[in-house]
Amino acid sequence: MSDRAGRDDRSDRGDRHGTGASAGRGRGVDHEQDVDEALALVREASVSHTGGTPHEAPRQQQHQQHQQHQQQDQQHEQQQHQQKHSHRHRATPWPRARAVAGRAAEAVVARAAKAAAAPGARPDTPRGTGSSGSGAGRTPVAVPLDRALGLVLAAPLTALTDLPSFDTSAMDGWAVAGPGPWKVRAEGVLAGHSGTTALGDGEAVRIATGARVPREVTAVIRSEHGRTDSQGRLHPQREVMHGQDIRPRGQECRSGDHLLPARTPVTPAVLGLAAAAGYDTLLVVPRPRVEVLVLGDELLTEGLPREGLIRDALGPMLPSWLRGLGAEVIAVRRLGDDAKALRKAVAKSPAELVITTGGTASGPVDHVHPTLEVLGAELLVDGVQVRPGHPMLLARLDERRHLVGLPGNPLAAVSGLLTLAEPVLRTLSGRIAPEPYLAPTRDEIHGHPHDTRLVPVVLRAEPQLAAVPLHYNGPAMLRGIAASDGLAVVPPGGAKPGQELEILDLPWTLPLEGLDPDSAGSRSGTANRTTDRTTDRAAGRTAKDTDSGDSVDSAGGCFT
Ligand SMILES: Nc1nc2c(c(=O)[nH]1)N[C@H]1C(S)=C(S)[C@@H](COP(=O)(O)OP(=O)(O)OC[C@H]3O[C@@H](n4cnc5c(N)ncnc54)[C@H](O)[C@@H]3O)O[C@H]1N2
Ligand code: MOO
Repeated sequence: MSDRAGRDDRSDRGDRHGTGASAGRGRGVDHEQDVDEALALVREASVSHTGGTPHEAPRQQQHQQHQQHQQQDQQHEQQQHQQKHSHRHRATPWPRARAVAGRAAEAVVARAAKAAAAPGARPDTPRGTGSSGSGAGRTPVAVPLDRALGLVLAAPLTALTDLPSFDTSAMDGWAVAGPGPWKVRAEGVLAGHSGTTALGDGEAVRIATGARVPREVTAVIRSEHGRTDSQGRLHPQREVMHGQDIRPRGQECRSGDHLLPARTPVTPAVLGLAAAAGYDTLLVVPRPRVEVLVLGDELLTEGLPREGLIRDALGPMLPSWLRGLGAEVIAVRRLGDDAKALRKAVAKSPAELVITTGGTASGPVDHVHPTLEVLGAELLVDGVQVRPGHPMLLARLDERRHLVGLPGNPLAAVSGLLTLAEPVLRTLSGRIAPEPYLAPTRDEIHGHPHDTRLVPVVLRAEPQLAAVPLHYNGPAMLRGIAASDGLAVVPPGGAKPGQELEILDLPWTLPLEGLDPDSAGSRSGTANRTTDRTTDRAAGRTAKDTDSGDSVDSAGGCFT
């Protein structure tokens, strides 16, 4: 929308580099990089490349990365000071932009909690009516177990029963009382049956795994460890320990025990535990409602690109991604480049987060900024020091609603999604920020002189854990990210081989929570290019092998 012809020129140049030259060898002036960036790459190209040997110990590198980001932050403070006087627009450093987005949502949550606690507070109105009561849509809701996956517990999960709720046989065999041999009763005890009368000393009864153990039973003997004689008496074939193979009532928990804290994400395992502990519904934080407004007259929804028109890549991509980030997507609307339609849609949107795509720059049909101005929205973040995606923005529409403006270039939109939308959605949906995890980059990654870069990587476990940067990482390209495991956060100035970088997870590398069936296709699309993924979250490490050793073409991209 902004200055399309100019950008087309840049893209053409970028494409030649992206498909041909390797940025890793210093040739690749990446797509749509500005003059500073291009000059930095040229400068870096003259620095020798040691290839594969870590330049510094990882600790130092983490420290270095932290320092680089801190410097970026300090510069921003100075710039803001200058800005007050010069009125020059300055973008927000990447780490700060994420923090601002999280805090904006925290304010909504805090206000909603205060409103809900106020005397005479009205309960929230049902979802989808376009307005909410005093809880501003953030009041916990009870949902049936089969609708809770991917949501977050709004209250601690407390056992509603002892587990097991009765003494249970852990094995198929015989329940016996006292020392053997034992006289075996005619009837057996199966799982699900209420049990049988107490055994007397010297008695045994056949019992199935999971069946309730009769009173006075002292042990269970596995079927392979006992033998019955011709008179129907049971003889042990191993020493019998008191209580063996009996799961005593309350072994796992007692009724009222605290099983999980509030804010735990509801995973399949949590659903299983909740069901076992007696729950039919769970009290969860409702998904924040999100409306996606796709802007651009040039977008087609089907068929091949033609006559200057292109396929809309964001309409199909964003809903399942947003759902993976915790959102309920109430609508995806295509508005073209119609300023009036945009204004009306934003003003009337019932969503807590409105996401626009495209139109963030300053071209003749880039309507996002003027619309926000007309609506009196407060710009909290207006541009971020990150590549791609620097024109992204975050605005406060009113005390309950925010807008994230994603740039139209598809990878720039992903960058905006993970930089601004993710912290907002995480906070509104009650999730706790995951511990950042780090992986050393296998290759040198060229940096922007002032901005953070987000670069698609695949994670390799062998010969040692490494993030391998992918080609096709230009702002208009999805080819790299579609084959990737995560986005490496490259601090200003770039990263040397072996340098530890923060890795941002992508939805297909997270637990399946929140992904709707429609998104399963994209997961399998990734899965068929990869095999054996090993994850050790405790160690903060994720690793993945590709199915073809070093041949990266099969992963849909080449490494820089
Ligand atoms: N004079 C300047 N021009 C531009 C600047 C700048 O700083 N000064 N920044 C460039 C950068 S960086 C980006 S990113 C884009 C952001 O532009 P917009 O957010 O206004 O996006 P559009 O102009 O609408 O689109 C950009 C590009 O992306 C294509 N697009 C848009 N929507 C979609 C979609 N749903 N699916 C696929 N592709 C989409 C669109 O056709 C354009 O090619 O601005 C630069 N310009
Ligand atoms: O093209 Mo721009 O760098 O934000 O993605």
